[in-house]
Amino acid sequence: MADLIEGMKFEQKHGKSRVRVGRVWRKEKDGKHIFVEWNVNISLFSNCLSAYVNGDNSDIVATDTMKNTVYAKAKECSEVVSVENFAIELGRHFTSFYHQVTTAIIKIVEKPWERVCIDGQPHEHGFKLGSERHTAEVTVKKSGSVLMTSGIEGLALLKTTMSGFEGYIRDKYTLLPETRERMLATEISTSWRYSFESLSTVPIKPLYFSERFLDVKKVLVDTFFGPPREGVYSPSVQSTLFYMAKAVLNRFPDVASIQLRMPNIHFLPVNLPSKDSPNIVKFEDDVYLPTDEPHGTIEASLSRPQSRM
Ligand SMILES: O=c1[nH]c(=O)c2[nH]c(=O)[nH]c2[nH]1
Repeated sequence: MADLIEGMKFEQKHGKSRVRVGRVWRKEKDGKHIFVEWNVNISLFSNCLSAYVNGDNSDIVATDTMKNTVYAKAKECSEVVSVENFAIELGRHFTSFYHQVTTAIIKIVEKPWERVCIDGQPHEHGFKLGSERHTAEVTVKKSGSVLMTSGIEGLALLKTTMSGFEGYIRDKYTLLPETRERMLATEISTSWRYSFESLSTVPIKPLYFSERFLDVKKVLVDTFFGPPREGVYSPSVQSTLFYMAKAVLNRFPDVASIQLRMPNIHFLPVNLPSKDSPNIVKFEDDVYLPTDEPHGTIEASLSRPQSRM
């Protein structure tokens, strides 16, 4: 995608960021409304070199046009659509409608609006904001080849036991006591790449990717916690991360790779010494000081042998 200009390499792309759109689908049958809110980022690789070097804009897709296209395509979706399929639709449009555009990268973050329940009953048109966000990134080429990833941002998980950290390198700077009993808290960011490589092989079932998103999230959460009564022991964030990644690849054949970022958010034991014993507060796995920073950063990716990350 690089051009040679006066013996120098030149690469460019342009797009529109943070295009926010809300979409309601009103179901005639059961009166239920479905609502999504998306934040869309568009990036186009296109042959518009003349704009840069000659001031000639005749090959430019205006970023304002890109923004308007988001609203037009949202309007065109007469049925509920997954965030992944909406990204594909935009990518397909930009690469097929404009001869100048060779590749479109569409990133979308969905805001976690959830249907409320009133007196145990799902509300027809009432929503509240949840926590973790669903993300999608789709790259579409003019040839019809695709790269698809989905992800989760801000999935905060915590368990009050069944976690420890022992046996690590000790040197003169090491003060951390070894333990088999600690709190484990994290805020997971993850993205997984699907193995579909062309538009023609992407599943056509509506909401396929919305269901996959929920299934992957469930496998990640279940693996983090283990069974409800006994849980599962975590010897480190690293080990838990690896088992979570492995569980996803084992369970979903169409996931080619997964990346996980799991900060280790520390809850520090509280001990308040007293001049006269006993201490005002003696830590007995009960009172903690929650912290945001500093925190550990643990990240890794796991891929099937033949896959690109
Ligand atoms: O699970 C952990 N992994 C680490 O790498 C680490 N380092 C640390 O100080 N505490 C922890 N905990």
